[in-house]
Amino acid sequence: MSQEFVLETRGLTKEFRGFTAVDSVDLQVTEGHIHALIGPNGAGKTTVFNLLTKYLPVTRGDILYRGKSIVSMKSNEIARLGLVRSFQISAVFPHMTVLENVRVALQRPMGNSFHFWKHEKVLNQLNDRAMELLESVGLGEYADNVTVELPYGRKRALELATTLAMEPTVMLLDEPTQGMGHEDVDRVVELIRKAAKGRTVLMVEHNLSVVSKLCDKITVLARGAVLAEGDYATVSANPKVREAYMGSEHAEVQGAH
Ligand SMILES: Nc1ncnc2c1ncn2[C@@H]1O[C@H](COP(=O)(O)OP(=O)(O)OP(=O)(O)O)[C@@H](O)[C@H]1O
Repeated sequence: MSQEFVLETRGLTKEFRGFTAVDSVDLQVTEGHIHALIGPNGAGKTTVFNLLTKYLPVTRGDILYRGKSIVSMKSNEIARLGLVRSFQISAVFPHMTVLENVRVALQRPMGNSFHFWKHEKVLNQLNDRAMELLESVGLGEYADNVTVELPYGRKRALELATTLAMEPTVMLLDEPTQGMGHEDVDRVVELIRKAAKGRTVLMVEHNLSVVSKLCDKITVLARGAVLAEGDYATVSANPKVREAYMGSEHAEVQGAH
């Protein structure tokens, strides 16, 4: 039965010195879906991501990838399986060019990322693939720019390109539109839609308009536990969700942050 889910958690729990940040979460991510994890501040979304990628050890419960437990695997082993978290901006080398950053990401699966400066010729062979990835996120013309000089929205697009370089089967996106203006948000929504073709995406996202446009399924977390689940219409009509977001049963979920 679990085979239809590419990623699943069972009773996933994280306690920080007696405080339960993630409380018996059963998450079921269907292959090919764009699945959102939403919830008010402090609901446990980031902690769930950290558990899935083993940035944090699990207190209790299981994590399954294609039906097999990965709960005792290390972060790099999980990434090699194809469960890849988008690199945070801080993980991108700011003084390298945009193209160089993607080339470094392409080197990661080969396990020699720290020798990139020694192999200029080898790296040049990766240029074509790196350019392809940059074109796919609309950064082709920025290839030779120094990364630090990119506008914020473009940096997030670069983050997506470096994530795609890892050839993820399941891509974990942590607030991909955070801090963006409307124009960038619309562009990133299109990029995610494109990048999601042929893969599964699990994303933490505060912008509910983004969630409504992109996601097949939404899991709402509140105080570490699953509060509601379903498509956008179902979840946004749920009084418990409205209450958790706005502190009032009558408040609109749409537009909440
Ligand atoms: N390392 C830690 N030690 C102690 N408590 C933690 C730790 N990490 C998270 N928490 C607590 O766990 C709870 C869930 O935090 P988490 O960051 O996962 O929420 P979130 O839903 O991602 O919130 P936000 O939307 O604000 O990013 C919070 O109460 C937080 O203070």
